Amino acid sequence: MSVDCPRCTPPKLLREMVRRLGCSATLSGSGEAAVTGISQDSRLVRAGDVYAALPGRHRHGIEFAVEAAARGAVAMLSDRGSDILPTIVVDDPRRALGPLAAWVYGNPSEALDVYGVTGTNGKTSTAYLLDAGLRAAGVGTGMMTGIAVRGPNGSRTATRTTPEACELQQTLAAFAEHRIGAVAMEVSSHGLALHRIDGTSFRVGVFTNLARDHLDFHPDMDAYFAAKARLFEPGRCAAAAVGVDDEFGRRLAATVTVPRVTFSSRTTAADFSASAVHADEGGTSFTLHGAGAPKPVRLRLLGVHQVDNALAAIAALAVRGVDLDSAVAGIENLDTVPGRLEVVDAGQAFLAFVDYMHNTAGQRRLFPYLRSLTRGRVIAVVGATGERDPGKRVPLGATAARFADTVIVTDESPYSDDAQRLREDVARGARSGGDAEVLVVPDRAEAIVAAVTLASPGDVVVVAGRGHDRVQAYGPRRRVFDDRIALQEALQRLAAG
Ligand SMILES: CC(=O)N[C@H]1[C@@H](OP(=O)(O)OP(=O)(O)OC[C@H]2O[C@@H](n3ccc(=O)[nH]c3=O)[C@H](O)[C@@H]2O)O[C@H](CO)[C@@H](O)[C@@H]1O[C@H](C)C(=O)N[C@@H](C)C(=O)N[C@H](CCC(=O)O)C(=O)O
Repeated sequence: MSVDCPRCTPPKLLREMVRRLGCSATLSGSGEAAVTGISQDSRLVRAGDVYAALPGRHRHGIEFAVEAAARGAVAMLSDRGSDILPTIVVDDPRRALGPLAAWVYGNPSEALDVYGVTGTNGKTSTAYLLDAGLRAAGVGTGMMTGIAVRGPNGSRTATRTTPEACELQQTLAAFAEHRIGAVAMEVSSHGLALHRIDGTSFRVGVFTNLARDHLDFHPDMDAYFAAKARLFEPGRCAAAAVGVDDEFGRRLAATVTVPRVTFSSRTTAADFSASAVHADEGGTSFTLHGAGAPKPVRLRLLGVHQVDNALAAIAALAVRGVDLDSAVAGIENLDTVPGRLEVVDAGQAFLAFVDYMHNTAGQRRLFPYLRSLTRGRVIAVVGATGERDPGKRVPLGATAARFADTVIVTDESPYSDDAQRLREDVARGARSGGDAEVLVVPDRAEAIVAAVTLASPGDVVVVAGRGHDRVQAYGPRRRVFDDRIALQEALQRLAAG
C-alpha cells in the first residue's frame, strides 16, 4: 500500500479533519485551512500545522497557543476553546490525536511491517534483535527504541521509549517515504495508556514479560497489564508473539484473538523454546526448538536473559513469515545493545559491565549470570531513580545484596525526590537482603571509582540502573553523565595508579 506524501498529494482540509472526529467534535472558525502537519508541542510547530493543545501534568497546551500561531499553526485541537486560532474541541484530544496524526501523514504504518515490542524487561534488546534479524533477511529497517530513533536519515537520541503520537507518525511517514520495509519499535505502557500509538497498525505485537514496575503511573499490576494488553487488540495488531514465562504472558496468550505464537525459555510447551542454555563470558548458546529441526544458536550478546529476547524476536519474525535461517544468522551476529550488559574494558584484570537493570525481575535474571562468571566477588553499584514507585527502592537494594558481595548504593537520577531518602531506602534494603558489604557513596562517579578500587583480579563489577542514559537529573538540574564513560575513566585512572 502506498503512503500519501504530504509534499505530493493535495493538502487535507481542516473540515475533513473535523468530519473524521464525528459529531462530538465542534469547530470554531473556518474549516477551509489546508493542514500539512500536526504537532503537540508549540516549539515544534511549522507553518500549516494543527497544534494539539493537550492538558498536561504541569501545564495546559492552550497556554502556548500564541506561540503556535506565531509559528504558523493554522488551527488547534484541544479540549478547550480559543479565539486565537480556529479550534476543534473534543472531550479527549489525546485519544483523538493518534488516528488524526496518522491520517495527516498518510497512515504510514500501513505501508510498513511494524513490529511493536512491549513488556517490562527486554524491549530494547528484542527490538535490536528484530532489527538485526530483519536486515540479515534482506529487509530495510528503521528502529525506534528508548535509546535512539534510527532510520534512513541516520540516528537521533530518543527522548522517550515511545514517541508522542505526532512525532511517531512523522517518523513512520519518513520511513515509508524512504521505502523502508520494516520497523522494530518499543511500545511502553505509557505509550499505550496515553494513546501515543493509536492510529498505528502493527503487523506483529511482541509481549516479553511483566513484572513490578511503573506503579508510580499505573494504579496496580492489573492496570499495568491492561495497558500492555491494548497493543494486542484486534485492529491494532495483526499477529502476536507472546512470552509465557510469567502469569501475565500466559493470561495474554489465553485471551488474544489475533493469530499468535508463544515462546518460552523455561518450558518446551511453547511454540518456540530453548534447551541447553549456556551463558559464558564470550556469549550465550542454546538449542532453538520450533523452527524446524532443533537448531544450535550462539549469540554474541551476554547473559541468559538474551535467550528470552532472541526467542521473542525469532517468534515474531516466524509469525510474519520471515526467512528464519537468514534472520537467526543476523540475530547471532548482533554484538551489543547499548547499556545492556555492555562490557567496559580498559585492560583491567576483572570484568566490568554497565547494565540497565532497574527492577528486581531484571536483577534476578542478571545477577546469577554475573555470579557464574567469577570465583571471586561481585561488586554492584546500585541506586533508585526518583519520581518512580517508592515501593521499588527497598527490594532493589535487597535483591542486589542477595546476589552481590559488595553493594555500593549511589544516586541515579533523583529528579524532584530527596536523593538522600532514595539512598537510605535502597541501603536499608541492601542491609536487610543478605550478608553483602554495603557502602553508601552519594556521588555516582565516586561510587564507580570505589567499585573498581575494591575489585581484585577475577572479580566482576557491574554499574546498574541507567544503562545507555547520558543525563543525570537532580531536581531541575541536568548534568551529562554516562556510566560507561565514568567506568572507563575510573578503570584508566586505576591502571595509571
Ligand atoms: C507522563 C507523561 O507521559 N508526560 C508527558 C507529558 O508531560 P506533561 O503532562 O508534564 O506536559 P506539560 O509540561 O504539562 O505540558 C502540557 C502540554 O503542553 C505542551 N507544551 C509545553 C511547553 C511548551 O513550551 N509548549 C508546549 O506545547 C506539551 O507538549 C504538552 O502537550 O507531555 C509531554 C509532552 O508531550 C511529554 O514530554 C511528557 O513525557 C515525559 C517526558 C515523560 O517523562 N514521560 C515518561 C513518564 C514516559 O512517557 N515514559 C515512557 C516509558 C519509559 C520506560 O519504559 O521506562 C516512555 O515511553 O518514554
